[in-house]
Amino acid sequence: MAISAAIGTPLETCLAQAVDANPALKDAAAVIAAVARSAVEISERIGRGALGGDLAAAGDHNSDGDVQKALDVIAHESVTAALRGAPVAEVASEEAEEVMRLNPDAPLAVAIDPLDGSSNIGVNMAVGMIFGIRPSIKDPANPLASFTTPGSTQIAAGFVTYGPATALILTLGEGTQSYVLDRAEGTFKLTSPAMSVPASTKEFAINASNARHWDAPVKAYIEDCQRGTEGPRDKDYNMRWLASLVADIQRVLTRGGVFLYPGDARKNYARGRLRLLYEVAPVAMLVEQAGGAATDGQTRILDLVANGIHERAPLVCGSTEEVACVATYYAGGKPDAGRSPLFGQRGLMRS
Ligand SMILES: O=P(O)(O)OC[C@H]1O[C@](O)(COP(=O)(O)O)[C@@H](O)[C@@H]1O
Ligand SMILES: [Mg+2]
Ligand SMILES: [Mg+2]
Repeated sequence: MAISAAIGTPLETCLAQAVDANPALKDAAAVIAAVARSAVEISERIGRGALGGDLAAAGDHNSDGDVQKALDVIAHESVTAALRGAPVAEVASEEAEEVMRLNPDAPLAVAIDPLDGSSNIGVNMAVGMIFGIRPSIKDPANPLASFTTPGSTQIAAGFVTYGPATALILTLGEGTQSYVLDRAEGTFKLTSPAMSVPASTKEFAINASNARHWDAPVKAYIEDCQRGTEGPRDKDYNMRWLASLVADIQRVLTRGGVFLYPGDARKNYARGRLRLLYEVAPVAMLVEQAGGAATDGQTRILDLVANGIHERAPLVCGSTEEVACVATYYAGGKPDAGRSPLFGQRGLMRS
């Protein structure tokens, strides 16, 4: 349901209101409350910076081959401990090779990135946590059954940004809300009952250091953005890249923009870098619920089905007009400056 509470209403009250309106959300609300408790703990830990120890200390490698930093492991342990006390049967975590079995008879499954934006640990930049909540499917023949359904089966999704403020961005399937942690009370409070992504934008986010590895549609799209008013887009673009998905997406949800992590020619990057279950699908649900769009270039993200819990997927999401434009490039097209309303009246004369 859409949240109708006043700004400043505590998360617990908003969740209770949602459950009153739709009792089927009771278990998901309990999971969100558990995730939020872990987020308060991790927020405090991050807020102490180096006073709390070396959170960037390198440890083992995770399932994707990334070196785990101390905070990756601390966050994984905190959130999985919290989820043990919630109605969760299975967890797919970035920091665990296999599906973790918690409470076998419980109704829900959770995909989680306990610490997103790990390259920003230890340098006082924004990091976060991402989660998607799905029904647990009890199929003895398929131990991954709960996670091998389309993203559209997610009941709820959210992420936490540990930035200058600690924010929780949440959807229960009807609208996207934002909350901010009131540090004095240790409680998340509602700051926006209905986030809304503007349909058009002049801001793109991509790791431009990979330009030489991109495929032709992405190269052409970014080059045309960079040509600004001298190119077919007929507007000057700005670029932002925080290397922290949660922070980049919070910006897109707040003021619009397009975020791209496409597949590229590097080894193991054919499907990009981001993982479908615990990064791409939750973000796609949040962006769609805020009126934006999310695609892998060809297919709506929420229609994609993972074959393994750490499977990757390209992500293009944000302002609807811009995402549609990127899809045009993927389809082999180019903006037709003279005819498309997307590309400006004067484009033909200028290019
Ligand atoms: O270093 P790159 O290639 O720019 O990738 C940055 C992206 O990788 C991520 O850090 C991946 O998430 P993890 O830190 O959870 O592995 C995203 O937050 C971010 O958008
Ligand atoms: Mg991540
Ligand atoms: Mg991570």
